[in-house]
Amino acid sequence: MTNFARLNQAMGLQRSSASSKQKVQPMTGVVKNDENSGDLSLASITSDLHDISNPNKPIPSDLAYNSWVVEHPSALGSFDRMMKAAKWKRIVVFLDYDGTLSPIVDDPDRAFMSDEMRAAVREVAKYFPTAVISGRSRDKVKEFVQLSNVYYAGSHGMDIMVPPRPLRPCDANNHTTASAMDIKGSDVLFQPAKRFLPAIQEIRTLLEEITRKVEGARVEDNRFCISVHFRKVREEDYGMLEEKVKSVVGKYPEFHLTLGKKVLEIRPSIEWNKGHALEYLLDTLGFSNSSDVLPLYIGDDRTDEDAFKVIRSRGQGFPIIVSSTPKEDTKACYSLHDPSEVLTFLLRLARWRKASSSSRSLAQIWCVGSNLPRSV
Ligand SMILES: O=P(O)(O)OC[C@H]1O[C@H](O[C@H]2O[C@H](CO)[C@@H](O)[C@H](O)[C@H]2O)[C@H](O)[C@@H](O)[C@@H]1O
Repeated sequence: MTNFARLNQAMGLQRSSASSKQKVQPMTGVVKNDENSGDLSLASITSDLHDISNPNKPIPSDLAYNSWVVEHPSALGSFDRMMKAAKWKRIVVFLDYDGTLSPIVDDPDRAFMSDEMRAAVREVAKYFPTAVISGRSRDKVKEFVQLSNVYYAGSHGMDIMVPPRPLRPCDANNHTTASAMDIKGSDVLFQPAKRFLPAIQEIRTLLEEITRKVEGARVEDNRFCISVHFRKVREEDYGMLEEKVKSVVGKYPEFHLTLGKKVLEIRPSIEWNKGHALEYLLDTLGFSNSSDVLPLYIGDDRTDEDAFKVIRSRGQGFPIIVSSTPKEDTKACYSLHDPSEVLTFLLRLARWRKASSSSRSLAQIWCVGSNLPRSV
């Protein structure tokens, strides 16, 4: 099929879906029915199509996906509307790593991000405070990203490194916060699950023992949580692996098991997730009380939903899910199909800021608080 035919086919589907007249409000992203909202423009419909310049890339043509996209519009197709709402506001960018900046691959050690993606993130971080919040260990994700002008939070936000900020009186009264903080050189480490480290190491050893004979299983130490990968485990062995993992976790009442993309994750049961990490970073970077801050979060996994929820409850910002299939229960308001669309979006975001900053100095754009990222 030619690109033109593919475009026509997809446009037909998009148009019929768009006629439901559901619309996303740019600021809150809340879906509402609005008879006067008008249909999506042709421009936004065509840019909702996924990389039509690449004939090898399948256009999602199933009806389920297309109607889902109407409720979670493409952040590319909605870009102009989003940025219109962001004018004079301060965008803070949060990025997940696996499945967002890098494609999902069989071998977790080879989930490299492309040089193009690295350049795009570097460019975005020049204009906006930018943090990567990953389930990986902080060291590992930093090793993959290799950028010095972004902040890193590993272990699903349980390991955050930021430049110091003055302690506020409430910090001194908060034992958990104070004991979780540690000064490393000129940076501050925030590790709310630090006391669990000895148990985490015990669990890791046990998991390595029980998975040794399960072909394809793989244990990854993410410092404050442990992953047991089963992407390469035979289907008939999965139940047995799950039982073995559950039997280990059962011995540690302060831990629980979660399920990610072909991965079982063992985490300490503390009230801390990627959503808390987002709030902590906003606070630390000096944006906590700022009503004109728009957190923009891009992620593909269940753990990213905690951050989407926080943005929703703040009533402002852009929660964007990366997915090539409909995710009915997501709290995200916008979508991107895959990491290649994330790349396009990031480039566009940086370009937009560059263009709009020509009349204003960068300092005016996002220098609130004193904690600016180091330059590249
Ligand atoms: O929060 P994230 O940055 O998305 O990290 C979540 C998990 O990502 C990694 O696993 C996933 O990606 C692997 C590489 O593509 C893939 O092989 C695996 O099946 C996926 O689950 C990482 O290895 C995990 O430790 C992270 O928790």
